[in-house]
Amino acid sequence: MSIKKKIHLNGFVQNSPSPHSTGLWKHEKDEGIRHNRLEYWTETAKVLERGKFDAVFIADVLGTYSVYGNSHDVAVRHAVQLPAHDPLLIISAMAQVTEHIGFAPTVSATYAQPYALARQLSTLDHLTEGRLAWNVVTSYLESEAVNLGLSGRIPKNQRYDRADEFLEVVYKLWEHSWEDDAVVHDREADTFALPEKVHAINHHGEFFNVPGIHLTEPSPQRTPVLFQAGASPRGRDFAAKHAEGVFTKGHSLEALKRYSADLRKRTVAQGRNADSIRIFPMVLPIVGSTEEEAYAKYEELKSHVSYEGTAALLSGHTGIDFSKYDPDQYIEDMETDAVQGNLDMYAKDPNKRWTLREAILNHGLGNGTVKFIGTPEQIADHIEEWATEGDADGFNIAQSYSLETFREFVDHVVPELQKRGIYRLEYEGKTLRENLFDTDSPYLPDNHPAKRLSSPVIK
Ligand SMILES: Cc1cc2nc3c(=O)[nH]c(=O)nc-3n(C[C@H](O)[C@H](O)[C@H](O)COP(=O)(O)O)c2cc1C
Repeated sequence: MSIKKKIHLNGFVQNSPSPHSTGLWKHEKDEGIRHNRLEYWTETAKVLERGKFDAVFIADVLGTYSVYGNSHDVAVRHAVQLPAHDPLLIISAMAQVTEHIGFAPTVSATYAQPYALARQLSTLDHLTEGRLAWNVVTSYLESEAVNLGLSGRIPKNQRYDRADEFLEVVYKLWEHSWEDDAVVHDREADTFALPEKVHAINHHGEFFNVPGIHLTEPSPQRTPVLFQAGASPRGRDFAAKHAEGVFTKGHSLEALKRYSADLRKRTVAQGRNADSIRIFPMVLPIVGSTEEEAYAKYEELKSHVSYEGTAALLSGHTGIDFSKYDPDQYIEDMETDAVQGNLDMYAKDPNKRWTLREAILNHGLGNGTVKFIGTPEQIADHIEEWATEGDADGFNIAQSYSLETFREFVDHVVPELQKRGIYRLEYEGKTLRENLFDTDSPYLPDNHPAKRLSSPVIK
């Protein structure tokens, strides 16, 4: 290898006690029950910025994991991504105590309105001074749909159709409503902004009618950095068209290789460069000063996982009520209208047939993703291998116990990555997009569909 590939890191969180390791809230080192306090979030952001992470990725769901036994009781008892507090409202506080790290909240394009969400995200891009991303999801829980005014979950393809048009609307608002020099602050002329440079977008489509102008002036990045995590063919095409970063989850390097190759091909087919998307597999690190210590820690962590809570989590992730299944039954390949990737991890694993019991035990730590277990050097070896052979651009670091997992990673693994020359010593740019792509422009590149959209307003 001549030039070493530089990797990027995100910290994976959710405004919930132990969102990605079910039951770990009760571990003595876990601080997740303080997720309702600002200090918990400001500390999270400071630790990750100390580790030069690109962003805090904040997952979110708007419903309960009540597929299992058709009841929310297990989710309530075992804190299965519940309580589920709002992801946007913690960002300003984190931004105030940091300078460089970005924030990637999840907001569903299935339930939000583009006109209002464009305003919220632009406001945050202003307040963070260009450090905002948006993880675009289409949502998978039936409990989200029925509590948000629908009779049931919209079929997946239709969710993506809606999301496609949703993005068209926000692109028009972010990129084409206010011209760069619209705001003049001309006191003499009693003019804050020039009306002839602020355009109504006149959007009339299948799902949305938005005739008006964007409510905020252009923010530092205009369009926040766009993340996405679809795994189905339609989800991947959506990512290939719109995303600048994708999150993926799995436990085999082979699966990652296939995913990366496929996604880059789809990206080129959309008229974009193969490297215009950063690929972030999710990893749960378990660090020890020796390999034995790390594996002993792994066993200890597993003993805190809630089996029943994880069964409810996996049922919600896959849309299958596993309370009706025999734990020794093998998980079979099928199509799901929930998260295809979560089912594929077990149903399409080339290396192993998974029984339900094994899948649940695995899913309880790091939502089933790969665990890198060992000394800092061994973990760095895995990272290098997955980056070079799996074509990952970075990693989405999940936690067992929070926030200590992040502290251990930042204090022990990050210095090893830096020593190897595969990780930044300092942030390169000012905005999130500049740091993520090592460019000197905070804006979307010209070959992105938001830029290619023929503007209905700017002549
Ligand atoms: C690492 C990862 C994180 C995700 N985070 C969220 C999330 O926070 N909220 C959500 O509704 N969906 C989340 N998803 C689900 C995806 O956004 C997507 O909606 C889902 O995979 C269904 O589409 P698909 O079948 O095309 O994969 C996540 C998926 C992955 C792999």
